[in-house]
Amino acid sequence: KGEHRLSAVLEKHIQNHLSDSLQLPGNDNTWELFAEEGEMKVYRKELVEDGLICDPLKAIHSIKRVTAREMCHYFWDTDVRLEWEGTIESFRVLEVLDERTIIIYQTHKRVWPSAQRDCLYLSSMLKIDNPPVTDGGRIPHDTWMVCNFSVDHNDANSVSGCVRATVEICLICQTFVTPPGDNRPIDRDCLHCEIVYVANVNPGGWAPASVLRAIYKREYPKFLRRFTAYVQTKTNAKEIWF
Ligand SMILES: O=S(=O)(CCO)c1ccc(-c2ccc(C3CCCC3)c([C@H]3C[C@H]3c3ccccn3)c2)cc1
Repeated sequence: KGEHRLSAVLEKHIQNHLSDSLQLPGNDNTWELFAEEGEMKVYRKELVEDGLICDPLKAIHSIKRVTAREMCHYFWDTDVRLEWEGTIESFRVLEVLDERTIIIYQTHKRVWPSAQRDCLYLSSMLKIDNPPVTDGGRIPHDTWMVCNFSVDHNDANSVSGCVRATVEICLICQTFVTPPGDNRPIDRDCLHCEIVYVANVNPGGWAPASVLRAIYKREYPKFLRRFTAYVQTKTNAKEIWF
């Protein structure tokens, strides 16, 4: 695993997510369930910082027939980003820090009446070696994570007129395998992946609370639905990638 100039700060973000993002929101009453579709449950908290809506979001979901590595790979890999991400207008990889850590500048489609937003963040994908066992005590086959958090960068000649939003986002995925029994090979019907997606987005500048909350209420469930379906379709005919 490559060491780079941001390894230490990345490690801090990873440790924070491993300690708090894996706490399932159903267990405490601080999270409000605001969307539910089948296995997908989306929670939020109301948080205003300096008058800006920074509502933390946490979603849990169980996706059949895919592995944690496949989910994280398609979430992290910028080659397929525009195939599932519906809210970004453009993006550019500014720097490659190692084979699984990059820095991205992206602009989001403008949401009337607020100004257009852009984001500049580090995106890293990694395997968690000693996986934290979620409650229920079931042992995952393996655990993968993608961590996206805002950083500074000189080369981000930002699109004029954009307000810089800051993000702290993490996707943690765990693969569970139900052996088919009597020595049959494992196939995709024996797999499912349990994910926790946390997103802390600071819009970076004023926007009407009602508009932002409406965006989040619409966009997060849509993103989770669209992205998970995308990975199931993309991997369906492929060899299982643990
Ligand atoms: O999971 S990721 O890392 C995937 C890589 O793209 C991620 C997700 C979401 C954002 C983000 C950043 C800024 C905003 C702004 C726009 C107006 C004020 C807030 C929004 C708003 C557009 C909403 C939204 C919500 C959910 C999903 C996508 N879009 C979302 C960034 C990165």
